[in-house]
Amino acid sequence: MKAALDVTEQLRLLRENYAQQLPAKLAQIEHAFRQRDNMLELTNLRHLAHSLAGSGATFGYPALSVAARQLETLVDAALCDGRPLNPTEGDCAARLIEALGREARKPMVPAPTPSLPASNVPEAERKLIYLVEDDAALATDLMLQLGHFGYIVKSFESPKQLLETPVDPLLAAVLMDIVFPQGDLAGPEAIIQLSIVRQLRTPVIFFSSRNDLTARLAVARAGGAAYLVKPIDVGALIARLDSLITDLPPEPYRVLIVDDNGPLASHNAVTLQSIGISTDIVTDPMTILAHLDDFKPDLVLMDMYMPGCTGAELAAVIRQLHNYVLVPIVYLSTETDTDRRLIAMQLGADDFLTKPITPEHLVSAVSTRLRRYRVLRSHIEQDSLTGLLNHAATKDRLATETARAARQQAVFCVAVLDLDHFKNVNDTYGHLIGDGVLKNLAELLKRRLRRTDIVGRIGGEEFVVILPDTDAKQALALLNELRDAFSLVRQRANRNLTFTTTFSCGIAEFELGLNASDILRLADQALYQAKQAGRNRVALANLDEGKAAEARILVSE
Ligand SMILES: Nc1nc2c(ncn2[C@@H]2O[C@H](COP(=O)(O)OP(=O)(O)OP(=O)(O)O)[C@@H](O)[C@H]2O)c(=O)[nH]1
Repeated sequence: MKAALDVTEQLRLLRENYAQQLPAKLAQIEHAFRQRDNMLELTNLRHLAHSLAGSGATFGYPALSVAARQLETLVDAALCDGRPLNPTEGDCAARLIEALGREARKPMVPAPTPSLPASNVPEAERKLIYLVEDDAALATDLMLQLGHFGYIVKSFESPKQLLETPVDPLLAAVLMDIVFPQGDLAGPEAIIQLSIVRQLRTPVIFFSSRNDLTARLAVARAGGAAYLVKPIDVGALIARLDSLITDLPPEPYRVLIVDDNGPLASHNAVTLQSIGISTDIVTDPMTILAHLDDFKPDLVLMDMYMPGCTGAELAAVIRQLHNYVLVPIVYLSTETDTDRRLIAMQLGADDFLTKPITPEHLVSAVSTRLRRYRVLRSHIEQDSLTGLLNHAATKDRLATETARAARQQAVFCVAVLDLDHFKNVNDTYGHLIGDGVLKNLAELLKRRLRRTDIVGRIGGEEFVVILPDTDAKQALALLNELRDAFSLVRQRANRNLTFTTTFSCGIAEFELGLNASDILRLADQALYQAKQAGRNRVALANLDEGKAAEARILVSE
């Protein structure tokens, strides 16, 4: 709690300082402008304008950023020719400096109050990012925004400071500004040095208010993985980080081995485990349904002849289950009779492997099918805009989770999230920007929840989160943290305009006797209560009172 409050307080002070220091910065600009015939002062003028252009919009002075950027471009053109400003340029610069003064006197757009950047993601899975930015206020703001998405950010105020620090082995990416007081390309130059001196191999994302070919070339030469132009669109930055940081171990493939011969099943299990496949063994075919629900296999490897029922009959049963219509079923049998093999395949299996099988052959045959199944499943189950589970897949997972919880007497919660006044977002900023908001919420949920949590988009602006082994109290705390975090994410409408938006949420906790539709309906009712109570809040369905009771009201506007 303390660390988050410190950041909050620090940010508030920095914003105040920024506003307080603006007159002094403008005085420096005016001074440099008066001395503009001195080329050193003209260079200084460009740097001062550059600095204002990069930071103004972030701190509630968007128009100031625009004017500063124009001033920087104007001065830059003269400096590139190695000459002072001509009289026309001088007049134009004077008008821009007047505009800077006017904009600086306008009130700053107040910042939202940040909250504890808590996360459901285990500390070990949170990613460490280095941020190198000389503008302290901008750096703190970026740290806070990335914190909302579950990143841990270590900040450096200069490339020199970064070069002097040993690279943390857990470092996932570097965010590097380009222009520093030490030089207009000091950022990329430091990265080249770092890759030689410290063998830096992690991806580097550069960002700058510069958008010219010289800067872009320098970044390319430094091996930059991406180039973002200030002001930074946090959604775009997160998307780049996520696509670059792919070292999260992929979810292991799961193979269910059905064989009444225990030792043989174990042998095959060990063979598959040796390449990282996770396995579960069923020696009594009559217990297969529970194994399917608990283990959720990506492939079933099945003996043909077992006591109680044949593999072919079991394959037919598996195909009756909606969730397992697609899962590959591969027979592993001594059966060599082609006719009997064909009949067995017609009942729903995909392949036939002959016992005895070499470990290499088993691994190769199973891996190919597993890979193809995962790709196929992701195409069928994914929502194309957000990459989350789509409506049908979310409902399937909810049904599976409900069955599992009923069987194991386990606890879990379902949360339904709905963006507030989203129509206004679309109407004000356009559908594309609305899509960006949906993606940002999806990204936040993906990053801040555990891998075992299930997240889906079930409607235009409606999301479902399934939280296994989580009771109502924990779910309430978590969703309130997510709600707080999302309300602080700056959504970018265009280069100079950002806005924030919120969601409302209803939560229902599983109880014995409820089915998947009941839980979803209860969570929906709670969501309705949250909307009725004023939005930007989380409500918990109260089964005892037979109605949704509001659990906590927090409006952060
Ligand atoms: N950009 C975008 N908008 C969508 C998408 N799907 C649905 N919407 C919009 O979501 C909005 C939903 O509006 P409403 O149901 O009136 O809800 P709301 O404005 O969020 O109001 P409350 O939920 O009552 O706070 C509509 O404007 C839809 O066009 C989508 O995929 N992308």
